[in-house]
Amino acid sequence: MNDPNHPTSPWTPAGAVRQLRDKIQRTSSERIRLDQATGRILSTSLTADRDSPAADVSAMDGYALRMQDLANPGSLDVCGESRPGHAPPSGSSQGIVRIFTGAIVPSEFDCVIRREETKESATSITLRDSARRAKHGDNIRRQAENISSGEVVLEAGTLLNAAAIAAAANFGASQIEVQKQVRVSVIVTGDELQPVGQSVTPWQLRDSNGPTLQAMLIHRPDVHLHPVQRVIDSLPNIQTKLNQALAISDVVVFTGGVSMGDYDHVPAAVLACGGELVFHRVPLRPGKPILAAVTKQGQLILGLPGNPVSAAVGARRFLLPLLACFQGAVERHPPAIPLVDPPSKTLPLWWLRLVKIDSQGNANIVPGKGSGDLVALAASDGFIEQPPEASGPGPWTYWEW
Ligand SMILES: Nc1nc2c(c(=O)[nH]1)N[C@H]1C(S)=C(S)[C@@H](COP(=O)(O)OP(=O)(O)OC[C@H]3O[C@@H](n4cnc5c(N)ncnc54)[C@H](O)[C@@H]3O)O[C@H]1N2
Ligand code: MOO
Repeated sequence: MNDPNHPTSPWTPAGAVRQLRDKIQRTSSERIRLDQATGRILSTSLTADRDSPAADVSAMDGYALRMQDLANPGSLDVCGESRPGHAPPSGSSQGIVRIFTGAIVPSEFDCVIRREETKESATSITLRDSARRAKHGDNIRRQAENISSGEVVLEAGTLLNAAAIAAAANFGASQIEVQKQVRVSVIVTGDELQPVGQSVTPWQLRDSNGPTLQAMLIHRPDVHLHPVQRVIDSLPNIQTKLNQALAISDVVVFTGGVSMGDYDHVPAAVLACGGELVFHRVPLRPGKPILAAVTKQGQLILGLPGNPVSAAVGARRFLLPLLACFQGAVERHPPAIPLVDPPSKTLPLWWLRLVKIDSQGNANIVPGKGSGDLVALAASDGFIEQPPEASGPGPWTYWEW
């Protein structure tokens, strides 16, 4: 293990995620119904089962014409109709065809004229002047112009969002091969913690990290979240909870108990379960004492510092990208955005600074009192990531909650 505490530590947030990505065990795959696949990660690339479009089709409501019809100053006889959902007319050797958006353009026609560029009667039309400038192929979507049968539509690792689902449906994937959900356990540690509904003495605290992590994970279709657990600061109790969680999880997340205090037992519990410590401390603020280990089976154990801002930032910066890695998801780079009124102060650490996004889409620092300041956390939309000794307007990588 490198020493991330050393002033010239090569550890960066991205580097720390990469180290873990290469050690964790990917989830296996399963076949599920397309209507249950939203938000899941595709595990096998999806190919087109037919050309798109399947034939030459009209992009407009109008009339299918031959090029020589454009020069005809008189009326053109309408001898048939092509509608979506109906086989196209055959043998329209004379005359033109009334056509509707999405209908097949019979092969003898060269272009489609929009109906507003014609004067129409029940059985014939005449062309307005604008129509006469039409070119070969106008308003025709050619067979296979989007993709040919057998070509890859969606790569393995694609997030099945609404756009990807549209393509999957179009190409007939009523069942789809996705990565299994990542099973996550969250264990919050601390003698001082009480559940939200309980009364609290001055030496006690309501657990907010449990609800924070639950809020980040509960609605994710690619995650199976076990009920959040609380445990007191006792090594045997933490060890027992960790072993129970490892029996049913791909990821175990702790909050609290990772620092230097006499009652910070998470590092010892992680070592006792045989986990390989990958890092303990990354040069960042907040959240420096963060810990990560992997088991022999490639499960991840992540120890987030107990301070609420540190826990939230650590979960967003490390846990969420790693959940994607568990599923071989295509990497999604967060955007970089400018910082308004950048303060001149710098830190010799990676600085993850709470920001609010203004109406221009720029970041504004949310003033706060440090990693215990839940009020500042609640006022933020996310945080920007500044490298050691960096200052100025950026743009800086932005992590949204
Ligand atoms: N001697 C040193 N002390 C500390 C160091 C250090 O380097 N040397 N690092 C500090 C930093 S930075 C952080 S961050 C904290 C992290 O410590 P722990 O992970 O051990 O967290 P705890 O001590 O258990 O708790 C810290 C703080 O957060 C509150 N907390 C804990 N859990 C929750 C929860 N679920 N919901 C709300 N609040 C929670 C806890 O009551 C404490 O106030 O260590 C510093 N110390
Ligand atoms: O790194 Mo700690 O998270 O500053 O309070």
